[in-house]
Amino acid sequence: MPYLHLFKKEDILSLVRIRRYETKLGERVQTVLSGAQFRDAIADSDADFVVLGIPEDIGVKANEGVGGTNTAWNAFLQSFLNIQSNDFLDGREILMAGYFDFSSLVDVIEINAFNYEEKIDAYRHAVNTIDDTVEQYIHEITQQKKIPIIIGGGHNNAYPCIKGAAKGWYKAGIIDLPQINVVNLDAHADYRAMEGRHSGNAFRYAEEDGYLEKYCILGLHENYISQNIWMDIVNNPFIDCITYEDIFLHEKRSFQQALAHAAAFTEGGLCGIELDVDAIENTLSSAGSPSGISPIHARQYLNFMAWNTRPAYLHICEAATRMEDGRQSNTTGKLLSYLVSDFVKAMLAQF
Ligand SMILES: N=CN[C@@H](CCC(=O)O)C(=O)O
Repeated sequence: MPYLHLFKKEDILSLVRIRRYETKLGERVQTVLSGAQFRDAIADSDADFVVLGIPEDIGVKANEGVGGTNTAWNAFLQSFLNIQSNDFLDGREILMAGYFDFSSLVDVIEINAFNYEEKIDAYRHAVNTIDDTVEQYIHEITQQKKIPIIIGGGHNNAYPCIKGAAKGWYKAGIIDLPQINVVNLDAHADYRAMEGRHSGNAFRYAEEDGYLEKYCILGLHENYISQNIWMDIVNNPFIDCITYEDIFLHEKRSFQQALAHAAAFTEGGLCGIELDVDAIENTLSSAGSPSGISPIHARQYLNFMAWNTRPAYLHICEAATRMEDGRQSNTTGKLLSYLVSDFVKAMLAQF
């Protein structure tokens, strides 16, 4: 398994701005003991949450999008590890496991692909390697009854999260079939055709392969759903969707009512919690938008889902601090760290 880099305590501490009379989360989080195998490290840790980074934009490029989603992970780490450790969140409950480095795949593609079509094909092929790799680790974590928190990366990684969690929670005896439900707060359905793996079709592949049972999309933008996929969604009793326009423009239901509806739809099984940052207004991401939910809506969503579903995993994706077209943002990392800490606090309040 050459793609995963496990954190040592000193890796984490090197990112913490140590200050007298204060304790930061990075000084409290758990790391993998030196030389330990991943499986043993997870088993030996009493942390309830395992954080993994997938700093890649291969899936976005495979979807013909602009690269840059590989930049959010480091910014998240810098912010998250410098949160104050206090009565609200100590940090010991979290194992900072490590991150995947798939840059060798990119190098091979960029050197060898002959033209644009060949490049897209090669990127789609590379996503299969990411899928297989990520799935194994999510499987290991959930089999040990711990909740993976995955910071992407493109939304392609929903597929290995769903597949790995379905298999792992099943092996752990928590669910009767290797199948989970998912709620996804997203401007897009990511239910595109099975045309080769990319960031726009994770949920289609997960459903076709039998790992995704019920799927609820919250905040879908009417302008970015193709008619054929819309028909697939409305004709599928296992998929439900509340558009952004129905909540914020037509005011058919409030945001809170939409959250409650999504939680009720996915009731009865474990539920993967997905947040695509492109749903958040003016936030740098692969498909960022001037119209969308605000950061507090995203925080309310994660808090609500932590309280009102049985989370199988948390996956936050598509964020960036620097896009390949030159756009930059220095607030992405802090936003991601608010989101993760909100989810963890809400879960811990129930343990
Ligand atoms: N994960 C995002 N998927 C979107 C991207 C849209 C865009 O790049 O504008 C999709 O495939 O529809």
